[in-house]
Amino acid sequence: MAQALRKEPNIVVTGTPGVGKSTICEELSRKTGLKHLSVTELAKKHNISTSSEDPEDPSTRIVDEDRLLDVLENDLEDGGTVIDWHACDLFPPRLVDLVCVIRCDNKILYDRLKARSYAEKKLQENMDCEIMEVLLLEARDAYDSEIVVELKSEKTEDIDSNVDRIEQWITQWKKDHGKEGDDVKAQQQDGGKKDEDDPMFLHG
Ligand SMILES: Nc1ncnc2c1ncn2[C@@H]1O[C@H](COP(=O)(O)OP(=O)(O)O)[C@@H](O)[C@H]1O
Repeated sequence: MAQALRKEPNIVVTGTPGVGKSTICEELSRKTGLKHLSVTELAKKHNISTSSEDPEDPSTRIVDEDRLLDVLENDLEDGGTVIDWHACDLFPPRLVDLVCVIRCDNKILYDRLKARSYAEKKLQENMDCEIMEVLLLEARDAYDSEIVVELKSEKTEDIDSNVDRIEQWITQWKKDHGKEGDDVKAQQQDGGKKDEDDPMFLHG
């Protein structure tokens, strides 16, 4: 019952570069006080990334995932983090309560990546990643499908609606885990039935 010991959940926000992860994480952190852990920033701070060996793409950094987990593990054990990274399956399922896969229309993503002046090869790789739903499949492979949620972030108003939805989920999570797991046990005795009022409940 490691999950029940955390007073606040850990949320992974993942997706192809440019889909809007950091934007959502920053807003979510500002509104909820959860700690925004940007893997890009952590990798810089702890010097745990190296340049890509691809001479056409030296700006891409390869993060040492074992060292990243060493750096993150204490924070994750304590809960209350929003992890912002374009991969997700390295985070141990026992420490992850919700995985939000941010998605974006291809045309919009292309324009966002172009605005970042990505080299054509890198831009195309990221477009392919989004078209092939790589992060969504990775999330569904690595975690219980009930905790994986796909969120569109294309228009400005999507930012607020996604953050609101995650906030509601956090409120519910805290209610469910508020009495040192008593409610979780009750839920389990209830056969783990999903509450249809749960803001992350996926209908149909
Ligand atoms: N819902 C949205 N509507 C409009 N622009 C957005 C939205 N989400 C993100 N953006 C913009 O898209 C760009 C990439 O967003 P960012 O959060 O940095 O993506 P990521 O962290 O996934 O790489 C930024 O310029 C950001 O302002």
